[in-house]
Amino acid sequence: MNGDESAGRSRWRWRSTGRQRSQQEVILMLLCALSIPSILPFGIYRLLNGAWMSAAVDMALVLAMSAVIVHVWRTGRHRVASLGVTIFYSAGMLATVYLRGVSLVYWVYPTMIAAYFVLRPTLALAINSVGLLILIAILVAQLATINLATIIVTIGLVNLFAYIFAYRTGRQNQELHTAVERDFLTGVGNRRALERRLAEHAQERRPQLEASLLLLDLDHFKQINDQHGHAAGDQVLVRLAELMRRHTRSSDRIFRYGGEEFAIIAAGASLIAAGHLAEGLRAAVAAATLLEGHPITISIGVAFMDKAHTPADWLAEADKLLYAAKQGGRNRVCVAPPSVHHAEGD
Ligand SMILES: Nc1nc2c(ncn2[C@@H]2O[C@H](COP(=O)(O)OP(=O)(O)OP(=O)(O)O)[C@@H](O)[C@H]2O)c(=O)[nH]1
Repeated sequence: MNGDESAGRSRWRWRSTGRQRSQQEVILMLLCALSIPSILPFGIYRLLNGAWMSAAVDMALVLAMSAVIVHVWRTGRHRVASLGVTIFYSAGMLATVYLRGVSLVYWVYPTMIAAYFVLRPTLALAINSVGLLILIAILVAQLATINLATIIVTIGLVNLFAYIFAYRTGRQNQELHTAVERDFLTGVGNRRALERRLAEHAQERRPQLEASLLLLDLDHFKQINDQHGHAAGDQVLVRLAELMRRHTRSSDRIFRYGGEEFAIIAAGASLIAAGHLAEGLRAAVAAATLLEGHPITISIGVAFMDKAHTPADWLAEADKLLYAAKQGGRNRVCVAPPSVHHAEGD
């Protein structure tokens, strides 16, 4: 098996079983899967009755939904697919009303609500508003004003309720997500956030987006707790996090990995650049006063987040280098030796 084959197979494994699927992916696939048995019987019925155009629309929808399920299942990419499904569905629904008449207007309601499940609320509202205008143009000549007005008002209300619900739920999810991934003491990302970021980088397909991983550990932190108390130890952790924020770029991400251990994902940093960053941090901590009357230092291990390896490998390598820095006398930085992959990027 050549290298490309093996990379392809591992990507397939990663996508299909190794990664937890996002909520949006699951909802999109579920929506498509549910729509197939809902539409297919009508398509078959219309086919048997010789309503070729309507049957063709139904069958096209069924085929498109099947293709989307396979695509999202294999690649995990759902954003463009969500937009495509919504536009395709809306167009199919409008074509059905145009071809079969107002009796099929009931399909408009579930179709428009579905848009709020897979798209941002404002985008769903915009697409549905355009759909409603086209629907009015189709029905205006066929219906009495009062009937058309009823349809417009009910569709408008359905969209209003769905928009408010989707907007509120989205905000709550965002707040929950932020809270779940934040370390309550220092305000930096927690271990869960670190693992998600590492997994995202492993899935990142653009090879030019390199990154390095720094693991930092306070030296002899137990002594600080023992001599000054746990509250003073906490204060040191908070001040260290602040210092790290000041000495990193906005694109770098800081996490609390364990008790007195932190991690930094240095975005766009080769090993050499990450080594400079680590050395700067080490020197800044040594020069700062994190606790009055008690000099504090840190040790750092620096690994390259090489696409040939996994997040667990990056963490293990950075941890090994951190251990080497501790063994080497603490207050020092150990950087991974440059491999062929790293050297190319440097
Ligand atoms: N104040 C405070 N201390 C913590 C927290 N989490 C872990 N610790 C303490 O961190 C200390 C870690 O001690 P060790 O693992 O022995 O490491 P160390 O003393 O820093 O020694 P080296 O890492 O070998 O330099 C323990 O005393 C923990 O109780 C925390 O949230 N707050």
